[in-house]
Amino acid sequence: MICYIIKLIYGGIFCKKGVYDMKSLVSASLLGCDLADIRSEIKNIEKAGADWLHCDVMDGCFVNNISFGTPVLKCVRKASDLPMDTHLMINDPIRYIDDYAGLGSDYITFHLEAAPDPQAVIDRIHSHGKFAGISIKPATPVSEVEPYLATADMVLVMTVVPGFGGQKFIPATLEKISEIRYMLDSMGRDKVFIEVDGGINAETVKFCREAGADVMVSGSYLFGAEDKSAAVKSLKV
Ligand SMILES: O=C(CO)[C@@H](O)[C@H](O)COP(=O)(O)O
Repeated sequence: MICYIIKLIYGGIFCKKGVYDMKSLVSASLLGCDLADIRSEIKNIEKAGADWLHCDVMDGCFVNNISFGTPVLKCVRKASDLPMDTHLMINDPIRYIDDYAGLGSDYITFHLEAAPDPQAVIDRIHSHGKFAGISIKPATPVSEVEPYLATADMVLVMTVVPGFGGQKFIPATLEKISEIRYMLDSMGRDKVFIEVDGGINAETVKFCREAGADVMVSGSYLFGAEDKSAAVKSLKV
């Protein structure tokens, strides 16, 4: 808890305080990299200017895919000092919060649809001094996330159906971003991040930014780019 309060006070890259007027942050999704060469992929994307490392944990139940879990994230933590943005696509996420906090995640995001008691998950993340993100799938109404906007540090709006990289951006999700930004502003919670994830590239990023998003997750676009610095720059709109 003390660590959490210190981060809130001092802000910096972890917290929106002081960076509200900055360009959007880029969180590089490691699902899109060559996992057999993850250390050099991380170094390259770090050098290219990515702000965070986005780590997609999938359990094969909440989503139809299995990606990686704690052993891989421990190695990621050792390979980089960038903030670790852990995205849990798993059922009943509270079971694993201690593990993902313990290995050094900075943000831990879970799915509203997967958590029987979302507030308990947020509280558990905060008890470790970590930032709590709550995510919704494209089909989930914004009204369902509203009760948690008072305590979450980030809202992740999925712009594709979660489970796989390389999908096409769903334009209907833009309205959700605007609605959430409006709700947060009305509550005076303008320092809460809105993150978007899925099909983010140099084109779709502009729409997301206009709608009010400030953290852009990108996998296939970033890791597939010849010039990674230019690709990162194109997302910092
Ligand atoms: O969470 C997910 C997919 O469920 C993402 O983080 C993807 O990894 C994004 O990949 P691209 O759409 O950018 O290729």
